[in-house]
Amino acid sequence: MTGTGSEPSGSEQSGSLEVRGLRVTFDGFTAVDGVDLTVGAGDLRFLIGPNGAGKTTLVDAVTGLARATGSVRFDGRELLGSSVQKIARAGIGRTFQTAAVFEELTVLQNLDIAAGAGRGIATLLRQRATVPESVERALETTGLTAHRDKPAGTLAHGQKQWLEIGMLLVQDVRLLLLDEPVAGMSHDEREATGRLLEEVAEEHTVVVIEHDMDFLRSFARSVTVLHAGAVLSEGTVAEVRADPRVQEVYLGHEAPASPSAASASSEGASAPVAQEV
Ligand SMILES: Nc1ncnc2c1ncn2[C@@H]1O[C@H](COP(=O)(O)OP(=O)(O)OP(=O)(O)O)[C@@H](O)[C@H]1O
Repeated sequence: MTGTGSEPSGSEQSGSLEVRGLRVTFDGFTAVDGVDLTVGAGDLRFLIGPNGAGKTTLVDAVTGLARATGSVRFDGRELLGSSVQKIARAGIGRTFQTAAVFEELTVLQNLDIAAGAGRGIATLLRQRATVPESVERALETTGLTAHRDKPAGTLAHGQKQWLEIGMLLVQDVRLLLLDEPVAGMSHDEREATGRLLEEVAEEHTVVVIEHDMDFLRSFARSVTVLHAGAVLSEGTVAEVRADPRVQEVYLGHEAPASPSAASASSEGASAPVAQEV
């Protein structure tokens, strides 16, 4: 280790994202309007905002799915304009709102395929005598070891999301962008997912698009609020909650500063966020 002394202890952590002046337009409509966003290595950042704020489009632009102008630097390297594949190879992985796993294949095969860049499909599907170390670790981290031989299609909803996260881990991504990972999950699944993300963030940078405010309050290390394609507020959970502009956007009026605790539990995680931040 040749650290400068200002780095976190342990191995050098990479995975920092620096977005500057990012703009995405669709037929004249500006969905992302000059976003600056810095996510430091090892952060567990929540990206929130009302429906249509531009959260998914921002992630689409970072991952090469949406055409954008501005700058997206990952560990100092400019990625804007690169192909989806090149951005993935650079170490940025994402999930979508609906889990994308191979339902007929086992958990192990799904992870093996994700880990197996460069191997042919026939080799991938052949039973292998040994399981790669990265796959073993991903099984353990995601709590899926006991389910490794089950078809992914038979997993519970939460387990499928964890498998998807595992599939990113075995690809050696350093930045995970997760789009509403706890939508539709039970309370226990949300808690387990939060703990999983905390563990993943020990060695990776994690950005979570989320509508579930209980989940955010429990697990966010930092928060960025998007509104109408622009960054409205940023900081710790407490700082963002205390920001009158955030209250205004979420509640439509100046809200009292005191957190008069939410009545509702967070059933219906993807419901519009007309709840206290
Ligand atoms: N392919 C597209 N063509 C045209 N408009 C689009 C396209 N994708 C997104 N938009 C528009 O861009 C705006 C931002 O959408 P986006 O999905 O990024 O918002 P979001 O913050 O992720 O919302 P939600 O929380 O509902 O998922 C919306 O007004 C949406 O209708």
